[in-house]
Amino acid sequence: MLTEEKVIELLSPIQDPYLHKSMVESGSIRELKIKEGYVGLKIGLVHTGTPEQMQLQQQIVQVLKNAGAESVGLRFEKREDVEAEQQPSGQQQGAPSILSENSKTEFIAIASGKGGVGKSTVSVNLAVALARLGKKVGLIDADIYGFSVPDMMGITERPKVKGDRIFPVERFDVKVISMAFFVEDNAPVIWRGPMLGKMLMNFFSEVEWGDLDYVLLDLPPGTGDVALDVHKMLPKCKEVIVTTPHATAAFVAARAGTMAIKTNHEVLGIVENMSYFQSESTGEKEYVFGKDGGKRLAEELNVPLLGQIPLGQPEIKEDDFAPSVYELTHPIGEHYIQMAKTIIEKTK
Ligand SMILES: Nc1ncnc2c1ncn2[C@@H]1O[C@H](COP(=O)(O)OP(=O)(O)OP(=O)(O)O)[C@@H](O)[C@H]1O
Repeated sequence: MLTEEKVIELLSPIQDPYLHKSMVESGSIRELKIKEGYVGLKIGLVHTGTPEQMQLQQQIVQVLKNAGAESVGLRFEKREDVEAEQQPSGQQQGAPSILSENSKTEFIAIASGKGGVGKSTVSVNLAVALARLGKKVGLIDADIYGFSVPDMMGITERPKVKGDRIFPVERFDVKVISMAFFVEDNAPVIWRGPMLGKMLMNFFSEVEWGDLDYVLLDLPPGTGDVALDVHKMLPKCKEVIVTTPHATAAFVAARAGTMAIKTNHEVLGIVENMSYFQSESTGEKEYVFGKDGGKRLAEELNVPLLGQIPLGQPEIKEDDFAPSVYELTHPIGEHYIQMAKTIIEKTK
């Protein structure tokens, strides 16, 4: 059983990446809690959301697990009381390439008014469909409150950190980076406003994306800080809005649309998800959540309706587990291919 003294002893050889002193000596450990097999730490760093933080995180978890901790929860906060001896790596590198002016990468934010309408499912499957059509695609899971992309795609590995660069995880030919990679053991993350934007900026500047045609961003639901940060950081970012056919969902989604329009972001269109249930035996459609809410929203915002996706689950494969990715041969997989084709056409 680990004690506080033992944890401190284990952590003291680990260096604070910015102060170049032992974490313990430099006062980086802000809180330490031990409960049965769980060790929880709050760590203050001069720069957060960086590859250095990721490396440190991996080091700490490894040391504590090797010493018998069953689970480790880490929370990082920005430290203002000391100055770094080294700038975070990304800031030394100049303009990040996918954000540079001559970059051909198209950014598409997937937004929704409400949670649970299938925004992450749509983000994942649109990214996979674009890749299936031969495009080079990146996917940023920026849904900080409910990051789910790695689980949905069956990603179990973590990005590799080489030197000061983070290499995204590739799955279905899509390069994925997620907030989930920056937390341990699915611990809830408490990000304060300015940290969110910084984290997102790091996803552009410190991740080695290579040359991409599209970057899709799975935004948190609603029109909060992250959506505004994205609009500020990526002035050319286009938007896809996901809603269900339910009148209330479409009404709330309209707010996300209005914000995009106000901030001069082109709305590529509306995806109406969970539109109907189609009986396999009779082919009859049942409009379980109402009818045509997405269609009406598209008319209201004067943008195209990109697709109406029925209810249905992907086939679950034990050997290639990706619980939310529809196969190419699945009828819903085909809907996504059609939508991806429309998007390619509209962003030519
Ligand atoms: N067309 C569909 N048919 C059946 N189930 C679906 C469909 N689309 C999404 N789902 C399911 O609905 C649930 C919510 O989907 P998802 O997590 O993508 O929504 P979300 O809008 O991203 O939610 P949140 O904002 O809370 O992250 C998931 O369990 C997902 O598998």
